[in-house]
Amino acid sequence: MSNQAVLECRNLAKSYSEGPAQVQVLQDVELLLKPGERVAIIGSSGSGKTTLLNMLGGLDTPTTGSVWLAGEELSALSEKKRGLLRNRALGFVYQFHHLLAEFSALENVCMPLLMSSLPVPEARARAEALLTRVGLGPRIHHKPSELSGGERQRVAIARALVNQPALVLLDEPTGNLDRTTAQTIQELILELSISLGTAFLVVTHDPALAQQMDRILTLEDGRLVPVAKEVTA
Ligand SMILES: Nc1ncnc2c1ncn2[C@@H]1O[C@H](COP(=O)(O)OP(=O)(O)OP(=O)(O)O)[C@@H](O)[C@H]1O
Repeated sequence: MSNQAVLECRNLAKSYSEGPAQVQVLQDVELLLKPGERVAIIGSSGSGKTTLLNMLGGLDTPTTGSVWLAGEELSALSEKKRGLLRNRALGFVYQFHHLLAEFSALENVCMPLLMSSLPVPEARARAEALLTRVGLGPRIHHKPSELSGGERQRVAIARALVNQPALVLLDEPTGNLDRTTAQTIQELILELSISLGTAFLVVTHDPALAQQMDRILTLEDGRLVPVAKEVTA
């Protein structure tokens, strides 16, 4: 793979068996993400966006083709090593925040650090700094049920960034938010990716969020195709 890439996939395909038939969801998918690059993946419902994101994040296995994350080919690693690499190099943000209900915002953000060798006081300090950075300084001890939808998504973003990953994968991060909250989350994503130098790969139905990214790709007939960005006056 290219030594410049945080993520690369070549010749990726995924099919599912449905009785005797094979359903080809993805084919010949090629992608290269450079450090700090922001890319949106759009496409109609059922076109395979989540399937692709899951394979790029090592959560699912392609039928054929290879994925390299931070220089390591995922299929060449044991399950344990793949898990460690995911924890070190990747952050995930989903449409629904997936925070643990019984833990505070601070504890939720600290969670990925439990697998790292960082001493607990440093882990807490780092999580607290990140929560302050996403605008939640006064709410770090609140549980998810005591936070608004937008605040929960801020916690999820802080959790995705706490290990200082090279890449964050986001699946419909604004899909469950009202227009105004979606816009503030969109601005936060952009601001963090610029200031931290983290690459972001975001699957979205939101044209405004897609337009904020450096590149837009769409899934058509299982293949990734570049989309021209709108030129703003
Ligand atoms: N485990 C599975 N077994 C069989 N088919 C599957 C499986 N997972 C996904 N599919 C099929 O693959 C296709 C792509 O699904 P996927 O969820 O990736 O689409 P998507 O583009 O993310 O859709 P949406 O925008 O609605 O979330 C769909 O037709 C879906 O039914």
